[in-house]
Amino acid sequence: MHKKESFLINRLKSITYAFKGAFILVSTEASIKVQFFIGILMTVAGFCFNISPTEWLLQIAAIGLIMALEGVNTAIEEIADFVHPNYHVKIGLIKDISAGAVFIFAITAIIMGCIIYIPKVF
Ligand SMILES: Nc1ncnc2c1ncn2[C@@H]1O[C@H](COP(=O)(O)OP(=O)(O)OP(=O)(O)O)[C@@H](O)[C@H]1O
Repeated sequence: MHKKESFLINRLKSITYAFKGAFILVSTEASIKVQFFIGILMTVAGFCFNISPTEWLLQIAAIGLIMALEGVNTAIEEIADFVHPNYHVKIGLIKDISAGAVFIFAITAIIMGCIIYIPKVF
């Protein structure tokens, strides 16, 4: 019988798989690369404008969330293409809804950025 691996080994394996997934996203997905670049720019801006610890927390949360959402969107697109590689109106709807969810948070993140930086710039 297959020996059951310890809880710790299983957790370590899961972290390795997740790390691999994150690397695939950052190195291959154009949308994630763009978000990653914007995240770096916003981090530089954070230092330049000396934002407060609370503003840092909100900014880091926004950068992390938008990249995570882009990752989930990519996974949904991959599943959609795998289960139905040909054109289908339902696949189009699924992809549009998934992209729409990312868009909603992108708008939220832009508003957060405006609230943090507009008073510092003007
Ligand atoms: N198989 C399909 N059937 C119907 N419509 C599709 C299909 N594939 C894509 N679409 C339509 O084209 C749009 C773009 O799909 P696509 O998979 O190219 O995503 P994308 O926005 O280019 O993603 P990314 O650039 O993040 O990889 C979808 O939102 C959907 O409206």
